[in-house]
Amino acid sequence: MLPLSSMIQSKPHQWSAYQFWSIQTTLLQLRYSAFLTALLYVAYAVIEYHLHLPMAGVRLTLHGLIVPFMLLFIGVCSFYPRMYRIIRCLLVIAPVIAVFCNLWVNMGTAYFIFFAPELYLSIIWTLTISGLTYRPACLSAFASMLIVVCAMVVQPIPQQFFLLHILWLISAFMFGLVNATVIETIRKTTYLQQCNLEKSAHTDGLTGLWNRKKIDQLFVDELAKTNFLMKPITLIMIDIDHFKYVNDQYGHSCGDAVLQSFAAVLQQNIRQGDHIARIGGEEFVIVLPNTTLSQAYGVAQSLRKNVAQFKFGDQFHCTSSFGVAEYRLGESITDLMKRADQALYQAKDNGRDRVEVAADKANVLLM
Ligand SMILES: Nc1nc2c(ncn2[C@@H]2O[C@H](COP(=O)(O)OP(=O)(O)OP(=O)(O)O)[C@@H](O)[C@H]2O)c(=O)[nH]1
Repeated sequence: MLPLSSMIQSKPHQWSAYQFWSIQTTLLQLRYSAFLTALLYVAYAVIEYHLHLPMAGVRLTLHGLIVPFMLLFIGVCSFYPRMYRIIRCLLVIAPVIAVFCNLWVNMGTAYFIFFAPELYLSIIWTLTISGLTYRPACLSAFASMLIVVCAMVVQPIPQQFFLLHILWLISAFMFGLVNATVIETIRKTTYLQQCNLEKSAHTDGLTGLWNRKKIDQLFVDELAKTNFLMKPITLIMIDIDHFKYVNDQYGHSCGDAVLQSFAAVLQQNIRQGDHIARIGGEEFVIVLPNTTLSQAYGVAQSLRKNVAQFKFGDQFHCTSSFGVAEYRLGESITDLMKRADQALYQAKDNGRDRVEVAADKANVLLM
């Protein structure tokens, strides 16, 4: 089985959709963690101030103003998803700055040990709490680790504590990394499951075409564009002729195979922007945006010929009947389908293997 990331990355469209979905889900986490952390830093600054430590002014400015302000800014920006890039940059930089400042004011002093937990916590926070996605979180945590190690080279801590400090540091990074990996895996699995659920809720299990619910939705979407651009939109209803005979003669499973091949023939012969669905047993519908009635009539005729020429299961031919209708302003998809259906029944009545157009101006146009 492919790893989750390659499953997502193998489809560039799905990858960018995943990133978009991921941002939506992390924004809330990011907001709460930013506000809470800002609050904790203010408390930190107050406690530190009362300890009367050297560089008190620097500490107060850093922990009471700069870091909380940065976090509050991130929290507020999280209400505006288009600022995500800025938020992400700040979130990557903020913990590194916090670690750097901690080392700057405490390294080499006797109370360094009391401030070291902030370093470990900062690494875990970056990897698991911040709301950053996997890669930027790892980058930021690794940068923090590197700064701590470099600081220990420049200003060595007592030999007996060195190993202990390294142990806590690596532990913080490793636990954070494990958690970040788990979070990322859960996120990707959830996304893929959601995609699969959405797909199965909208597709016909036998043919893989859209189902009635989805075609209704696609029609409404196309209608919004069509109305805006004042373009025509047409609908074709299709029904396989004497399909009951196929089932009776060759069996139900052969009937299923015919439905699948029939769907494939239709799908291969429509344009990319057209939408096709199976809406009943052997009934199909195609929505054709930006298509006039006469153009749709031409499409239906060409589909009819393609179907008639196709040899199903290398054994027999099938014919099909078509009803075409153009959308009228203010009409619902149900009404449009009803008119296309009437044209389809007309095609059946007139001997099958035919295309008929819904009444009114269309007939004049095509005669
Ligand atoms: N194999 C198979 N058969 C189906 C499926 N859904 C519906 N049917 C069958 O499709 C047949 C439709 O028969 P009718 O509605 O009488 O239509 P027809 O025989 O195609 O006749 P006309 O439409 O009048 O040309 C019935 O026998 C249904 O059992 C399906 O998913 N698989």
